[in-house]
Amino acid sequence: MTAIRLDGVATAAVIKDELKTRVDALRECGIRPGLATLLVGSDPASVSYVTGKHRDSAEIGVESIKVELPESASMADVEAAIADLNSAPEVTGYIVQLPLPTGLDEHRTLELMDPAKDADGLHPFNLGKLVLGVDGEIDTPLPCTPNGVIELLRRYEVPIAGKHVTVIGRGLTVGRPLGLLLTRKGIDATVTLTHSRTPDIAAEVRRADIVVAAVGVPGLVKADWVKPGAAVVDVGIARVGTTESGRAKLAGDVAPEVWDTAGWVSPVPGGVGLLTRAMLLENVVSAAERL
Ligand SMILES: Nc1nc(=O)c2c([nH]1)NC[C@@H]1CN(c3ccc(C(=O)N[C@@H](CCC(=O)O)C(=O)O)cc3)C=[N+]21
Repeated sequence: MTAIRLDGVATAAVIKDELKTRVDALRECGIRPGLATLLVGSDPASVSYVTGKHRDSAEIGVESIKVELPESASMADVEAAIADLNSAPEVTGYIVQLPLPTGLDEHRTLELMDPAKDADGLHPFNLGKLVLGVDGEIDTPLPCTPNGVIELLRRYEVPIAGKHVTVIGRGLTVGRPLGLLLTRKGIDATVTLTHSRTPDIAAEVRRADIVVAAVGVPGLVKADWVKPGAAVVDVGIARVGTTESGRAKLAGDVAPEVWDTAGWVSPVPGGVGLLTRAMLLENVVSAAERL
């Protein structure tokens, strides 16, 4: 193990400390930030993520509100729940946990949210602001996982400007918005966005100074794909069994041998997932500061 560990637990703790100070200041002004989660169905991974989000909120003094609908909920049920969240004054930000059960329209759901309360940064208006905001800071929420990836790299002083980043995965929550963020002025990376139809992903990864893997295939990224000294950020998270204590055993996209080649690696668990949650709270606190 030669690589430096990009420690999500420690980094998220520092960020949450900073956020707590901002929440305290808001409370002084009589503003109480509140995060709601809308969970449809009971997929175990989704339940676990949502639980983590409520735990983090409590740690920094953000109220949290849990809304749950059964697996059998109709689109009309989901739309009604969103209308309620849009008008609830105690909810200053919220998320609709994805993926929704099959048959429910995720894009329509995101469109119905109040963009000012969009804690995930996935509303089309906010994604549009991200596309338009080439020049740097924008006053709309950013997608949490991409923002978390950049925050983790920055806090470990991994050089990004002028570097070549290869992203594996083009999904809505990670790959697509991450390419937009990394190429903004001030961040200034050059990005190769690869996906399942890319002919030779290994070759694209080999030229990268920074690799971000967001696929969900355990061990996909092999040691001989990685340029020596590169930073490897593992966003993949797959459930690969249960531990002796009955908890889910998690595996990322990065093979363990990569730690011998890379300069930095983020682990799973204990890496980007925690930053995703911290950036969610960052969006909630920033939205409350704009009230
Ligand atoms: N609307 C929406 N927003 C999301 O941000 C969103 C989503 N839907 N759907 C699913 C993905 C996935 N995601 C994770 C969040 C936390 C961890 C996390 O905390 N991981 C811990 C372990 C968690 C565990 O033990 O299961 C870790 O990596 O150490 C992981 C993954 C957010 N997502």
